Amino acid sequence: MTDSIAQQQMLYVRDEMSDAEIAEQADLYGPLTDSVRELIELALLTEVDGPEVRAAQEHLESAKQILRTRVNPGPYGVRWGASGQKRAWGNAAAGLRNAIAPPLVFNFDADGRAWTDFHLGSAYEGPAGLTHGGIAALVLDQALGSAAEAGGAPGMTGTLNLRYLRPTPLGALHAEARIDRVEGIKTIVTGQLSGPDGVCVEAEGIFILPRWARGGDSAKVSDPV
Ligand SMILES: CCCCCCCCCC(=O)SCCNC(=O)CCNC(=O)[C@H](O)C(C)(C)COP(=O)(O)OP(=O)(O)OC[C@H]1O[C@@H](n2cnc3c(N)ncnc32)[C@H](O)[C@@H]1OP(=O)(O)O
Repeated sequence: MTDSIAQQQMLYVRDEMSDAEIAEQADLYGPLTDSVRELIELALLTEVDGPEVRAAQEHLESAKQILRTRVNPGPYGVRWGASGQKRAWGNAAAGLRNAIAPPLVFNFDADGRAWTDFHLGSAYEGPAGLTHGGIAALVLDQALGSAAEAGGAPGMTGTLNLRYLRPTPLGALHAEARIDRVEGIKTIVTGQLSGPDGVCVEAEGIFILPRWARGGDSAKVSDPV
């Protein structure tokens, strides 16, 4: 095993937190993430004058000072509590503690389907007034990967094909994905991202259980993502 894979595997941690403790943490940090996400949008769109901007920035400096008094060196990794509840809270597409992530909350079923209804604000703009194509790809990668995981056939994205059918607006959107078939360690998943006028982006992905997660290796983990 290479050093980088070993280091990566150390970020899969079972920390024995109870479901109640996890809920408490979600209640504490979730609103912080939401505030920071809202702050990103306000920093982008505010039109207040210089003194107000500078005053707001001073407040932010104070907030940062408080938060930095105790900091995990990062990255966050993937953690499981005592009951097996998973927290991929650093995930850039859907992490509860990651304000860069669009506000995605997924629903799943055990047949390998995942879906989410969400709202994208101005911070996710690409072409004027429209969702950035890379953000559409991010959302679909996560939706397809989540479907593979929900169906019990998780993997890392090996291939992701996207077809941009029409511009994706900002605002209310829907993403969904389902397992098409499982071929050994490969899970083929399809999905789509839709706006009010219909499907904007279609996706097909191949999710692969990587070599390090499938061997007889003692460091084997059941879920690589
Ligand atoms: C709540 C959380 C839910 C989770 C959502 C997660 C969504 C987000 C997912 C990600 O962002 S993952 C990060 C992006 N992906 C990567 O960084 C993957 C980088 N690539 C790798 O790690 C490896 O190349 C990979 C795991 C994809 C494959 O390596 P392996 O060493 O396991 O593959 P191997 O060479 O043993 O080949 C196994 C099979 O896969 C096939 N294969 C390998 N690479 C492939 C590829 N890239 N695309 C399609 N098929 C591929 C290969 O042909 C072969 O097919 P056959 O068994 O039929 O012969």
